[in-house]
Amino acid sequence: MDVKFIALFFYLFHGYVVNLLNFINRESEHPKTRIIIFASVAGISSSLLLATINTAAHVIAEDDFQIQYLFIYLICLSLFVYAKRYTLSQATIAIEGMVRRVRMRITDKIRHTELRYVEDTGYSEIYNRLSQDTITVSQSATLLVSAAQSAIMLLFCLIYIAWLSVSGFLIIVVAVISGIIIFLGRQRVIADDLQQAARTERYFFDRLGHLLRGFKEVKLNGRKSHDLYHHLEKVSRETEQHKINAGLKSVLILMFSQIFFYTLLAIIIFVLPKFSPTSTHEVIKLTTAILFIVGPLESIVGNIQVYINSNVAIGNIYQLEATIDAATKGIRVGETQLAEQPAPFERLELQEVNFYYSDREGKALFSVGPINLTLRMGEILFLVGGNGSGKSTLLKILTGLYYPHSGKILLDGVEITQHDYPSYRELFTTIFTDFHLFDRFYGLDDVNANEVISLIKLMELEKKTRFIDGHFSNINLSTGQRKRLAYIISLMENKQIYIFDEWAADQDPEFRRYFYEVLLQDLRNQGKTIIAVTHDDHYFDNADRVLKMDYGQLKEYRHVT
Ligand SMILES: Nc1ncnc2c1ncn2[C@@H]1O[C@H](COP(=O)(O)OP(=O)(O)OP(=O)(O)O)[C@@H](O)[C@H]1O
Repeated sequence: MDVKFIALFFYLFHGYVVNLLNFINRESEHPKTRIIIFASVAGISSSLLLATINTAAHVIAEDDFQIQYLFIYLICLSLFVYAKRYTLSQATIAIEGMVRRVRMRITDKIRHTELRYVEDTGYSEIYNRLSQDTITVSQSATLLVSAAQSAIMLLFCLIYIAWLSVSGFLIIVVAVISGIIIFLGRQRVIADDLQQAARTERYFFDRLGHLLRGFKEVKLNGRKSHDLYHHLEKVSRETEQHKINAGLKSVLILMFSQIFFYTLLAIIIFVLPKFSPTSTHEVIKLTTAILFIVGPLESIVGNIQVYINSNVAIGNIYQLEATIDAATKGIRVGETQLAEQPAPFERLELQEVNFYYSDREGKALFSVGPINLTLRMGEILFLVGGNGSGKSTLLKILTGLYYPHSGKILLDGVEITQHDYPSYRELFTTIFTDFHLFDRFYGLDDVNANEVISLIKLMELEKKTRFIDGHFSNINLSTGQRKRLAYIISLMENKQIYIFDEWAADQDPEFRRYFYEVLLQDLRNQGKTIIAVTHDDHYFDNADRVLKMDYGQLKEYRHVT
């Protein structure tokens, strides 16, 4: 057979499974040998079943029924059933284990990666890779194992066919390989349509998200609603068209595979005996063998789309992991050790600190610095500045969420190195403007429920939420209320430095006053250090210092004596 022909076959097929094979090699902790042995037993026993059926049918045709064939048949069948069941169940356990390990390994890497990476990559990109793609791999597990087992069965059936008739074997092999190549070629065209359909479908759901998230705006504006709906309809029709194209091509492929088998049977029955000395019995046995391999062949070739999807999904997952690895270089993951709590500090300094955001080409977009700031324990510092002046960015640098591109952070005169960052970050508890509210105290073991309940009362949230069984009964609150709940969590975390990014902006006047005049002073009396971004100039007297951010530069705004 032409070597190029075989190379083309492997090239075409290898592309569909390369990531899958890589995945199995890298991730499997399960004993693969035993699964392979049992899969082979299932394959051999099913081809023995075929041989037994053929031989027994031949014997019966000559009116010579022999009971031993029934026993051999039953033994082969039992072996087949047991081995197939074992292979499928063990392989399912192995694949689910692999999926769990990969998911948890990447989740662990994500929690060790940097905020800049998550911001740049985007939440939905990371989320989709870890949710949709791992689900795709897990859902296709059984089909994939079944196909692998069918491949083994096919191999043994082909050996049996070769034993029956070498010329019959050659015809079948050449026909099957040509059929698969034609099939794969057509499948690629369908895959293009399906990819386009998936792209437009994602776009449709993205637009649908706009309808749901922008529901208020859409509800209030009939024209906006009409326009958005028509846009959705257009995208939906495009998706439909791509899916119809793929569907129509699939029908052709289905017809092709059926015609292919009938043609193959016709060649064996009508053509083979003309060119090669073949007995009637051999023709019948070959025909039975072809009918026997139809199922396994369909299972292997018919699930090509599943391999493609899993292969792409695994490729995506590994690509995500590679980008995380690149972003976390030098940082060890998988460690169970928690960062050490830092000792009480006296002085925290930023010296000549510079930081900039850059675009994908590395071009600087917005820069902060050089920043020189000394923060003393027990100090209340207010930070003011216009929109986009860099206040939140400065707080992210200060809290260790961003690494400075140059300059130093010193804690009591000792420079914080990259290695010290996990422990350094433990100095802070933060409520950023885009904070996330957890419904329980992750990271706090012995939460004093009575203390939480009295803080809920103090924050006037007792009618809104309760603290039961270690979690808050309700976190669907107004923005101001959510911030008050976040404040309770911050207090319970009991860190040395409190960061409030426009916390008071959503509070009513009473609470706002209470925040500046009572809560912050109480914290200071406990020796806590506070940095609050604020625009409430009537309360500036409550701070020790007011600093201003202006186009990324930090300036003294007002020194309160
Ligand atoms: N993740 C990011 N990637 C790129 N640029 C960013 C990012 N976050 C902020 N910026 C840019 O950095 C600048 C400073 O943003 P920052 O959020 O620090 O300002 P701010 O003073 O806190 O503003 P505001 O008062 O509106 O909250 C802005 O021009 C903003 O567009």
